[in-house]
Amino acid sequence: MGYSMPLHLNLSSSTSTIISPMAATLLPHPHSFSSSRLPLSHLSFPASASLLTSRSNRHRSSLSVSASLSTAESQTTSGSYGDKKLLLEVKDLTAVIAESKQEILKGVNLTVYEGEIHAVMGKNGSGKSTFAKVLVGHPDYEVTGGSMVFKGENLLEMEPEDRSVAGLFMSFQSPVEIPGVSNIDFLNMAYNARRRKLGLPELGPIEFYAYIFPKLDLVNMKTDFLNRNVNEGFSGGEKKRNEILQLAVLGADMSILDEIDSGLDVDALRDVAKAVNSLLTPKNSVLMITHYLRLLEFIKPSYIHVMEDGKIVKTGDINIAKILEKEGYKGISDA
Ligand SMILES: Nc1ncnc2c1ncn2[C@@H]1O[C@H](COP(=O)(O)OP(=O)(O)OP(=O)(O)O)[C@@H](O)[C@H]1O
Repeated sequence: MGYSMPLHLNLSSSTSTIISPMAATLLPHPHSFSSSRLPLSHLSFPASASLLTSRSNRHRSSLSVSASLSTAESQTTSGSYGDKKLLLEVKDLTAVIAESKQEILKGVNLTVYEGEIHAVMGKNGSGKSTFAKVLVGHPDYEVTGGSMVFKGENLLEMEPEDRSVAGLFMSFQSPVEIPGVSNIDFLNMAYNARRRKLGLPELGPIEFYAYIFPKLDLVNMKTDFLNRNVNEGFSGGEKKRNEILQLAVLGADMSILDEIDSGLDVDALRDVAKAVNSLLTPKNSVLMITHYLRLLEFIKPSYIHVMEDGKIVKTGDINIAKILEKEGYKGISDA
């Protein structure tokens, strides 16, 4: 496959509703998401220049920084927290399903500073994935009220592609398969699209291979996976590793990880968590959705939020997850 030719991908009907983790924030027009043809020639994943450098050797220091923030009360909504800058501020966010106008988000409030790790938990159907998708501009939803500001920019005025350029990355619960497109070509195109947007020279296949090669180790992935079609025939765990590989290649100021732990065996969970941790710096942050304490034992959150019926109803520390594990959601409402 050439690297510069305009390219369209046929997505099977089974994958057209859940968009590709990378394609999700790449398309210039949100309506294209529902199309079964994905214009890869328009893909673009630009992000801040700092993300273009290899993160694999920048080992995490943010966890120790985050650890000092142990209670929700310590959060403020000013532009900075000590030396930390405000990354994301969501206020009274309401959103409906675009087609049916059913309200799913009913006033979400969340403040994330750089270097923080936030976990969102909540019963099935409480709105966690919807919140994540609304943040990246998924066209299945319409925002009906409130605000979302990321690095000082109004997300509501930004196309999904521009949100990606600004440094938002989302890994989806069910990563899409893209038949006929190899992983390495896909990643190379997405990476180059970002570089173009940043006015940087594109990397040819050989240079890109050199760039990506060390990152395979990070997610414990064999090189064969680069030549396989994107997610095609990948096991659940391999898909999740591939998501993190995409994150390692493209980088993000804020990574939104939707149930990155689902379907992972214990070793894979450890690998994926290790990879995520290695990508953390005191400047970026993670918003992860999970049902289980076990992920939070590997990627230690600064805050845990509980979502219920489209709102964050509780914020606290790791004890929330411990109570949930032991007593279920009843334990939380009693606490
Ligand atoms: N595109 C959509 N079309 C129809 N209903 C939707 C759509 N998106 C979300 N919903 C509904 O909105 C509610 C919240 O869904 P969401 O996926 O956000 O929940 P969740 O908290 O992530 O759940 P889970 O823990 O099961 O992943 C659910 O009842 C779901 O069926």
